Amino acid sequence: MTAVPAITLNNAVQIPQLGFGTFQIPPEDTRETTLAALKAGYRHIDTAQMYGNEKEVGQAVRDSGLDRADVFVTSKLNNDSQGHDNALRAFDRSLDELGLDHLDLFLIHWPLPAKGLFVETWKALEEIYRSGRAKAIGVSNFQPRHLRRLLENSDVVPAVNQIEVHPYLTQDEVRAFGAGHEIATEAWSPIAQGKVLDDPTINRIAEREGKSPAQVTLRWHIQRGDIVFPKSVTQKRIEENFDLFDFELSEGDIGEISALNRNERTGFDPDRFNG
Ligand SMILES: NC(=O)C1=CN([C@@H]2O[C@H](COP(=O)(O)OP(=O)(O)OC[C@H]3O[C@@H](n4cnc5c(N)ncnc54)[C@H](OP(=O)(O)O)[C@@H]3O)[C@@H](O)[C@H]2O)C=CC1
Ligand SMILES: O=C1CO[C@H](CO)[C@@H](O)[C@@H]1O
Repeated sequence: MTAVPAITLNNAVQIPQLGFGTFQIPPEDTRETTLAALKAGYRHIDTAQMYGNEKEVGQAVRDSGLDRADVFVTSKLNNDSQGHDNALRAFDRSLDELGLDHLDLFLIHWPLPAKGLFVETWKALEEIYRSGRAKAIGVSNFQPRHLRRLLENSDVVPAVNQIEVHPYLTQDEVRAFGAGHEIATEAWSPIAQGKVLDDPTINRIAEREGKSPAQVTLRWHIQRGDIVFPKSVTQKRIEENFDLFDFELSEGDIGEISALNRNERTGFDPDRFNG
């Protein structure tokens, strides 16, 4: 089995560049599906309080027989739990649900700019980080203006910013801001929930490489240096999405796929979404 490259975060914690996403996996299927991913070789699982499946993700990690230190687990603070004290309580609930004594990464899920609570919420995440119960902390769906405000008012620089990125939304500005501040970019909905898989350019490259459109798209993310965690409940796709390390795209391919950008979101606009 090919080793997945690791990215070193700004606090020296290592994160596998390829993980497994769990949004929309119903709780009753989550243990089995997450175990299938771990069996296929994934060692990084992305969940959230919002997904309602932390309990089953934790069960899978504990039932996998793997050392806890060998599996990277991320969760995210729910939008209704921003604010210092609420965030501390919600983090404790996550650990209880997961049945784990620490998280590898804990994120503020959305900035919710109109609520004006993300700086205060971040202070709680800093306390959690200092206690060692989250090995790294970060944010999700933050725009540069939100990151600037956070950086000006806090001590710990977020380790990651998890944002929507795929060939139809290449996010050049947010990724460049992250790169300039040692904030790693995590790309959510990396295949745009399937919407990029019929793209003629991606299909042409896939045919030439003898790979699937999903594999070419995920490889594009990997070569751009982002962290990805495709979701699938389908055994064949779980394996396919992990099989990215026996081919390489040329600079020309990367440029052609990046040029497909049309600033098209599948999810909410972080400036307008307020929970
Ligand atoms: N921070 C945030 O705000 C957000 C974070 N996320 C995170 O990112 C993860 C990934 O994003 P997600 O929105 O799930 O979307 P993805 O881009 O990973 O796409 C998932 C969809 O694509 C299908 N699919 C997966 N692999 C293949 C394949 N090889 N060929 C064809 N179809 C495929 C899946 O179908 P099937 O399952 O039926 O096989 C599913 O319908 C989430 O699970 C979550 O962990 C997602 C959204 C927002
Ligand atoms: O993680 C997530 C999954 O998708 C939801 C609906 O689009 C998002 O709000 C959320 O950020």
